[in-house]
Amino acid sequence: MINQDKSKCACWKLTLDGAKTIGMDDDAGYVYRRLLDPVPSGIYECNSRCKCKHTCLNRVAQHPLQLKLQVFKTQNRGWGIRALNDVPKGAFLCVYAGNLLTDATANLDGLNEGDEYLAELDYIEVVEQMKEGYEEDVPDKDKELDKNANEDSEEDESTESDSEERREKNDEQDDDFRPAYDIPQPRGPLLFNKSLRKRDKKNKKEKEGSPAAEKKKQGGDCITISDDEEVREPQRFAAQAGMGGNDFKSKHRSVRAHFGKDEACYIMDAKVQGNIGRYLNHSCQPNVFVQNVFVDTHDPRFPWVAFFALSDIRSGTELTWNYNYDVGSVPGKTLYCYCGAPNCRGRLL
Ligand SMILES: C[S@@+](CC[C@H](N)C(=O)[O-])C[C@H]1O[C@@H](n2cnc3c(N)ncnc32)[C@H](O)[C@@H]1O
Repeated sequence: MINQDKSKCACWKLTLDGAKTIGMDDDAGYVYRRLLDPVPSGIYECNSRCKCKHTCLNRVAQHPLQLKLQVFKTQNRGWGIRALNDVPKGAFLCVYAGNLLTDATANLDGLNEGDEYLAELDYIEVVEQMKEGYEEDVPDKDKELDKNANEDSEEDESTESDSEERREKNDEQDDDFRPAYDIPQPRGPLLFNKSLRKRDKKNKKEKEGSPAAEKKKQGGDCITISDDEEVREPQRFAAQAGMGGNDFKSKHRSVRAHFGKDEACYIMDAKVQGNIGRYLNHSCQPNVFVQNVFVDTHDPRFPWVAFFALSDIRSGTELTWNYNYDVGSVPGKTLYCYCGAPNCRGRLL
């Protein structure tokens, strides 16, 4: 019999501990290789450094394609993917593979080569937003208790936090828009902001003259298009739970800052090199969700982007996920949605 005592596996424990920090139940994660609900804090799989065998139940997204999927030509959305067998809810479908780009390269490549296949690895921002939102749900009374309990230790750390604050102020802020996609909320008391913020002109005007804006004008990270002098961002979908990707700014110092002052999200680009995952189309009523999975590294900047069935899917049905782009967010770009769902928003962008 296969042992599924999750508490005895260090990797599995990472998944459970992470899920706990965002208020999820302790049954989060794989159940006999199926993922019934997304785990925004990430899934940590066993890997070659573990003592377990390749048959371990905590190895799912690292295995090659198990289901029969077919790439087919849709009527009006280019190529798409459909399942050739019935797919049970929670089944692993495939990962999203491509070339790993830095934010700056992705912006340039997106504008020059097309931006339909960019997936943002914004795991850090998503988790930080969830944690911040989660703590905001705590009643003031509880916060007061926490504050009192922490006062002593805070005194000791005051010098450290002062200098962190200074570092934070010095850190150049990247407020670029990042579309994301929507996934169902996990169970538990998680309330996080799922709406996406638009890139509004007012906001941008205020930032004019900032070091970041100057750098962009000089051809640093982005290209300015001539018609409206807007910095045009390529469209891209974020690789984590839908809440506007790294548009989010934490009140606290981000973990990303530990990796360097200018460190921004890495982007997976499947335009030139990729796998079947690149053909998954958008639907306003999707049957697939995305999950960040850590396989070969626990570095939070480099999760694998994996797709799982959101519901039982009949053989022959197209597999789709919700890109959840923010309509109107990319100046000068309109993309109509042809998903055909009863609740279709009509536009992707
Ligand atoms: C990641 S690609 C998906 C695969 C693409 N259909 C192909 O042929 O390569 C994303 C692009 O597919 C098209 N697309 C996906 N879902 C769509 C939808 N619901 N309505 C219209 N176009 C869609 C859009 O052109 C979008 O930029």
